[in-house]
Amino acid sequence: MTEDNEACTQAAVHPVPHAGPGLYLLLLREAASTHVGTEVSSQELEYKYGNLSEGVCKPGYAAAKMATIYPKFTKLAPMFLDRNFKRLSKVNNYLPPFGFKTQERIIDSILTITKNYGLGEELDSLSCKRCIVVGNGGILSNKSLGSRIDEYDVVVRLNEALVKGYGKDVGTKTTIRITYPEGAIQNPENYEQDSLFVLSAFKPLDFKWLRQMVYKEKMRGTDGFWKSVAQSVPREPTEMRILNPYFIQEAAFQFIGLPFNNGLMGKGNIPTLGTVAITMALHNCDEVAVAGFGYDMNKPYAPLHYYESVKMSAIKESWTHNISKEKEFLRKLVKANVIKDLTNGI
Ligand SMILES: CC(=O)N[C@H]1[C@H]([C@H](O)[C@H](O)CO)O[C@](OP(=O)(O)OC[C@H]2O[C@@H](n3ccc(N)nc3=O)[C@H](O)[C@@H]2O)(C(=O)O)C[C@@H]1O
Ligand SMILES: CC(=O)N[C@@H]1[C@@H](O)[C@H](O[C@@H]2O[C@H](CO)[C@H](O)[C@H](O)[C@H]2O)[C@@H](CO)O[C@H]1O
Repeated sequence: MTEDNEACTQAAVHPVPHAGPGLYLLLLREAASTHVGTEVSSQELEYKYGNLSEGVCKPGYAAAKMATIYPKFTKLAPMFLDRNFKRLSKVNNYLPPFGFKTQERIIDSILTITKNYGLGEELDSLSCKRCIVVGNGGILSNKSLGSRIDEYDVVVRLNEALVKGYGKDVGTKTTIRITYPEGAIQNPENYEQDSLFVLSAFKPLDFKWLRQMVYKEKMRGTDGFWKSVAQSVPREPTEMRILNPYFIQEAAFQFIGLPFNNGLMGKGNIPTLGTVAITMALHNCDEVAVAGFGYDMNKPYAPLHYYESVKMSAIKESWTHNISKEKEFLRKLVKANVIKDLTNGI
């Protein structure tokens, strides 16, 4: 730790006399961001944040908690690729899905036309952001969590999870929808208003597909996809983004501990999209909640998703994910209070 960091931490633990709540919050924020990466005890954090009243957003909380269980965790990692993406050293040398090597030109051409690389002015300037990642699990049904979900500053939704008709249980707000070609909503009428369409790319063809969607070109054939894909996305280019592939890499190798396989996609080394989204949120939000997570193998007949009747047992067919190892990781996050699970399915 540098002297500067130490000074900052000291100030945060023993607030400067006469400092207003604004300054105190600022110091806390500094302490949380500089401290990440060094070991901070959980008790120390409770002490630091304990003074904030219930319901007040705690700056840097999720990242600081994360660093108590993953000491190497550092908050800095942009949510989306921007024009400087080639400088991202952790991903520029890996092929998709763990990086973007070989896809630089196509990404450049996508980013030229999307022209926006953040969440938008209002959200980007918030000093403390609360995010919720809504998983697609059937566990969301009949819990009437919609209004609680809508209270978050950032609501992340995944793949083809419908909002229309399910507002009471899942909310009506969508800030970003993260997906890939095979997972994307196919019926243009099912897209909600005002959300950012975010590609999480798993293979080179996914970038090619996004370029066609962004440039509003007709798709030619569906060869190379593992299921049919959306032919168009009813979003302006300025509402489209590319998720930083670092979150797939970090979730797989640092957090869940999936096989490295020379850095290539292989059997059981891909995190589910929900876990990728949680990883993104830990880097970009101050507080992180989740809902709709949980694969319960003891209930093979329970609904897998809240919006359709596929059964839980269907997940057994997945050869890409390691559901039990991933569950261990998510449980660790809940237990250490890094994330709050509104549906208690993890
Ligand atoms: C057959 C198949 O490949 N199914 C996968 C489907 C499928 O591609 C899409 O539904 C689109 O058709 O997508 C996945 O995910 P899916 O779209 O089902 O759900 C999004 C994320 O929510 C979490 N989830 C979901 C259901 C459940 N009972 N418990 C949960 O915790 C997971 O974190 C999940 O990632 C995916 O992309 O990860 C995971 C699934 O493995
Ligand atoms: C190389 C290739 O396309 N592999 C396909 C996998 O991506 C795909 O897994 C699916 O891959 C998706 C990304 O494209 C998500 O991670 C999803 O959760 C996962 O189930 C499976 C589905 O059964 O089919 C293979 O042929």
